[in-house]
Amino acid sequence: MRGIAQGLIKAQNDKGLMATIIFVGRSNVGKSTLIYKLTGKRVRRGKRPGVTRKIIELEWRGHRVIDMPGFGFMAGLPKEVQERIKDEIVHFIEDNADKIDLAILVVDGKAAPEIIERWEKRGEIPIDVEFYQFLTELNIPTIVAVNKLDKIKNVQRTIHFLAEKFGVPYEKIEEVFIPLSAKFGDNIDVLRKRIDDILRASQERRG
Ligand SMILES: Nc1nc2c(ncn2[C@@H]2O[C@H](COP(=O)(O)OP(=O)(O)OP(=O)(O)O)[C@@H](O)[C@H]2O)c(=O)[nH]1
Repeated sequence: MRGIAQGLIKAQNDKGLMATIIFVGRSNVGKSTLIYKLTGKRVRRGKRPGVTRKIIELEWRGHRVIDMPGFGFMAGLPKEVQERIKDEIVHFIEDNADKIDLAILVVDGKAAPEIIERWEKRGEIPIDVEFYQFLTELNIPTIVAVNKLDKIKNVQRTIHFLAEKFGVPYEKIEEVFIPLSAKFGDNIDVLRKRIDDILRASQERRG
């Protein structure tokens, strides 16, 4: 997969595409649904967790959009396969960090706080937290799409909880987190605008 993935990004330059956006997130958080809502293009999606197991890429408004496989628990998948998928994602991002203009980390706003607390109680670093910090350490601009807004009881509290766990300072919360609903379309326009702003800044930096 690593070789194929590198080939994908190399081909970006050959095809004259402007920017690369990656979507990452645990399995079943709604990445594929969000990509569809945003781009109008279908990548595989389904009710069963772990549907997207390989890297899927598409073109959107002259950009390359990459849907990464879901990481974390997937029903029916042995732990070592889950670990391998996670390693592949990490390697892909490390190898291509300088070509990735934007990462959209999708979390399930209803489920994430509970999952994070469970991991912390076990003495482990929650996988979403680990990925957010990994992306920012690589200097990849990252938006956290807090999905399934329709199911979140207290949005403000959820966002502040996530910001604290991810280590995002108070004044940056609005810049980083966007509560939205991929299924019902809420705040997709906000996400689209934020993407435009980040990509514009990134193009200017690259000249
Ligand atoms: N209530 C609600 N459900 C959503 C929302 N977005 C996605 N879903 C549902 O969440 C489930 C998983 O969505 P997918 O788009 O397949 O998730 P994914 O992250 O691509 O999943 P993997 O293929 O496992 O990586 C589906 O049943 C979606 O209909 C949302 O905003 N609200």
